[in-house]
Amino acid sequence: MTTALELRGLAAGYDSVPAVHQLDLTVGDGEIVALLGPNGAGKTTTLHTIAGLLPRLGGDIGLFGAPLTGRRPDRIARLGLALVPEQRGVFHGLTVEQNLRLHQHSRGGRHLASALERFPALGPVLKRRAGLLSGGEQQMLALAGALASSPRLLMIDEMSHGLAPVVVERLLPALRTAAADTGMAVLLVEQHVHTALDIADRAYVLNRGRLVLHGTAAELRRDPGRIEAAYLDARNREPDLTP
Ligand SMILES: Nc1ncnc2c1ncn2[C@@H]1O[C@H](COP(=O)(O)OP(=O)(O)OP(=O)(O)O)[C@@H](O)[C@H]1O
Repeated sequence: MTTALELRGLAAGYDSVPAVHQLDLTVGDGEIVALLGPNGAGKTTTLHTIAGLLPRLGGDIGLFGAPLTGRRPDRIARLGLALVPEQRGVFHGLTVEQNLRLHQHSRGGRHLASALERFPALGPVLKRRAGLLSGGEQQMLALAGALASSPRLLMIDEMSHGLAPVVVERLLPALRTAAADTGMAVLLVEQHVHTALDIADRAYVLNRGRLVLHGTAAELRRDPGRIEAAYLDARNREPDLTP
């Protein structure tokens, strides 16, 4: 498996103050990797830094086998990276079809029809303004839009945000199939640990900006206690006073 994304000692944050420290992480082609952790752990900061929306404060980012140095977000996107942000990045005033065409043109992709095939529920609402769609339909549109640009690496921030579990369960298989069919790599930030481990091949857990756990989804599913411990904030633990 070749490596779509490789972070080595990544430091990321705001105004030169790191919120993510020394992060090592890889995502192989065709692999789905979950980035987990409690609120404020640094997950979104990590995605935004990879996408070039935040400056890197240290360490290295390798994308599709080449080091990423001083590239602009639009250039990074053209290399084959798509980001579905937490707020989904959907233009509410445009129709579903117009939203999809925008994404398609952003990287010259010709995959609108196949992106739509993965989300057939969008077919009947193509002429509807995106702002009138349900939360689940908007997330489908965001995913279909990202897929229409035929990315080599898709990063999704909180896919299940604001959605009923039943809606999320309908979206996940489409994502899994898209990754398997196209060899696309996926880095998935998710608050719902079980949702993420159901779909991912591997997972990393961040806590307060540091990597505290990494393993295959299968081994982490078998041992939920390790995930729980990784989520516990070290600040809240009693100090060990045994002599
Ligand atoms: N624009 C910002 N300016 C300064 N600090 C920020 C900014 N955005 C986030 N932070 C801080 O960076 C740290 C990491 O935040 P981040 O949003 O990456 O966490 P997260 O793991 O994505 O959490 P959540 O699930 O709550 O979105 C937090 O301490 C947060 O307060």
